[in-house]
Amino acid sequence: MKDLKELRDQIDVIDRQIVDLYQERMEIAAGVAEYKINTGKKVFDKEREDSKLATLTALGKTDFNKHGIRELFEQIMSMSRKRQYQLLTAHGMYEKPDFTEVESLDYHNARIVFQGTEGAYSQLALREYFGEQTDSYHVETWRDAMEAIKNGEADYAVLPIENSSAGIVSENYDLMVEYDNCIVGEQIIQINHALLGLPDAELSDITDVYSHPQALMQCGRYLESHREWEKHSLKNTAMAAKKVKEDGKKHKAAIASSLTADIYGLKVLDECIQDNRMNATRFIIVSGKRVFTSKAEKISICFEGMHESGSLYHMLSHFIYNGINMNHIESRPVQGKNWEYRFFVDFEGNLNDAAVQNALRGLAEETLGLKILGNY
Ligand SMILES: C=C(O[C@@H]1C=C(C(=O)O)C=C[C@H]1O)C(=O)O
Repeated sequence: MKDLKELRDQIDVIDRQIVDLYQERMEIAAGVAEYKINTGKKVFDKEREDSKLATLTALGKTDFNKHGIRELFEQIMSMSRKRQYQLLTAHGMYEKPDFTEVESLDYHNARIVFQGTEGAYSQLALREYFGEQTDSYHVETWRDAMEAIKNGEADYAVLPIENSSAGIVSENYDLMVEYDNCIVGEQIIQINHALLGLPDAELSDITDVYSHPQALMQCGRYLESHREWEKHSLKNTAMAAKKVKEDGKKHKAAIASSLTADIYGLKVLDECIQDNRMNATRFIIVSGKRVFTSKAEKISICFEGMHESGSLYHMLSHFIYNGINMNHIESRPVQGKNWEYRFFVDFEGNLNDAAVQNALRGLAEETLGLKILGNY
């Protein structure tokens, strides 16, 4: 058996050689970047990388080594690209995203749209964000709200994006991809659901419950203890309250906020019936204008991954390498492409930060359809 110290000394010598060669290679990559600055050629050349990986892995003496060589060179070439992005950005070759920097957002005299009807949780979020005295109105669907800000009928829309118990509101993620609207703010509000019935109804009268599917989901355990009740999905919790009032039937109840009980003259039959006491929903404030301020500190983006193994790992490396703190990642199926996904990432930063620009430039080259959804 060889002595450990002796073996480690040998490894140390080889590692120094690897480091020297790595640095030599990176200097050459800087030369390649210069060539690309002058010619406008793209940094990422997949064909060249694939052919290099094929040649180099073929040199591996065992399957284990072939695998390791592939992983090692994927990393080395990824670093070489990142160095080139840095040099291109430093050379002023950064195509600014189609966002306008504004001093501040104009909330005075703003017209704000929300989905649902009077008393909807979206309206509570709206009041929390913009204050009580606002010019606001409601529309029937989230798509209608997106259309309203796109057409300029409204300046801002308030849309739920994520609930702490039920997860994301996937329809609004998809609408953010479809429309070129822009997130300019967010508001989290506590969601306490109540069971509401007619003023003369008792809990024992109830046979039918109406609410939004998300609210029904968030009260899953409570509803499980009343399995005999028929559950009905409606577009909005406040619409459910309105329906119970209008139908005037003692056996019908709605799951909605207790604020809607006041608005529609209903009785609170049970309070705080959601599974999670801390139940909260995050709403996004969306504008038809693609704007951000220098104070904005969070960025939401989405992109499609290249459909191959390890691609997500490489996409996320742009955040890690640039020292960017990621807060959230989601995936949604890409319409018309089974088993392919679009990733949604929220991270800290401002579009003016060099680190952010570097990461975005890398992602733009190495993913499909990178879209900045907002910086707020
Ligand atoms: C260095 C280059 O840029 C990128 C990095 C590569 C590498 O490090 O080997 C290969 C291809 C490109 O994606 C190049 O184009 O040759």
